[in-house]
Amino acid sequence: MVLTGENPSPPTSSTFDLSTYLAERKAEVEIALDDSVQVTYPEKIYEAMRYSLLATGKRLRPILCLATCELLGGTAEMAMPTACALEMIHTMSLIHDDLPAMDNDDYRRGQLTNHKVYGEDIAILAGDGLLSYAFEFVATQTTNVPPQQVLQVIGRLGQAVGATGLVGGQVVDLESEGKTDITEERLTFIHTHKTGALLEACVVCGAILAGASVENLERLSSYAQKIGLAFQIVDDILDITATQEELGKTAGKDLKAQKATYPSLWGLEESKRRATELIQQAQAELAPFGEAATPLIAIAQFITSRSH
Ligand code: DMA
Ligand SMILES: C=C(C)CCOP(=O)(O)OP(=O)(O)O
Ligand SMILES: [Mg+2]
Ligand SMILES: [Mg+2]
Repeated sequence: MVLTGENPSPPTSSTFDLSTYLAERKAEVEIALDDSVQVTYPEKIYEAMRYSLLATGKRLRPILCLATCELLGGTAEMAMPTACALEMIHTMSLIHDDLPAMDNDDYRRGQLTNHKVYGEDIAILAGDGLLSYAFEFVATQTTNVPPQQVLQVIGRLGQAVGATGLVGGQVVDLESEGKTDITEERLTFIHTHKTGALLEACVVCGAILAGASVENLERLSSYAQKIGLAFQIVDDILDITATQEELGKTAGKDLKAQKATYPSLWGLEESKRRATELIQQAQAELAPFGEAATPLIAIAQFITSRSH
């Protein structure tokens, strides 16, 4: 039996509406993000950081962190600095991923990419600024959480974004471009690292902040690994099936750049089937939490049903 801790008004599947939940949470996160970075001298760098951080995003990563912390009896207030830090790290990864030296993209989040507006030099620095600030923000802004848990979160974030996680995945993604002999194992390495590691950290950090037991941490990690892999499979499917307007970024880029993707290995239908299967497995992991896991179960569903 896994104990979830106290939650003052646990959502129930009969009263829960995912789109209302996501819209409310997104609004809450965006207020905190807007407050987190103030423009001061040298203005250009803060403006460049805010340009990408505050552009329209789904805010899925911060929402996962808040929802997990609450599932285990923590509060949104305890998790908000980490939630914002996760969005700062994610935004850094997008700014750098879009650079000419990497995926060379002109559009992101429905607007021109950072380097198209501020130049490559400032875009690199805006990513660096967001990445460093993310760690500073967790360390200085987290309240009502024992310091040992904050320290664990900082370590976990570093692991997720560095060579052991996102950076490592991006390296293998770039190395695999144009290759026709990519194995499933290599493709899964790319996805679980470049995308899955940060998504897993969102859930794990939310859990750590709430003081999760080892058993709950393992269960939630497993949920997060599955949704992380499904997220990238769906991202690669949408690159083929969705429009630029829907995505807020150029569609069809993976094929052009000869990226290693699940659809390129298995085709669209099999990729969709695998993503759906992963989401079902992720949801099944949460069964011991009962009704309290309703938001995380619904968020998992959203990952396959999303249109952008
Ligand atoms: C895009 O993430 C990046 C990856 C790892 C595929 P996203 O769809 O969550 O972007 P956004 O934050 O703009 O919604
Ligand atoms: C994973 C990271 C770090 C950035 C985005 O990855 P992709 O290159 O696969 O996705 P899009 O640019 O299509 O969002
Ligand atoms: Mg990329
Ligand atoms: Mg890209």
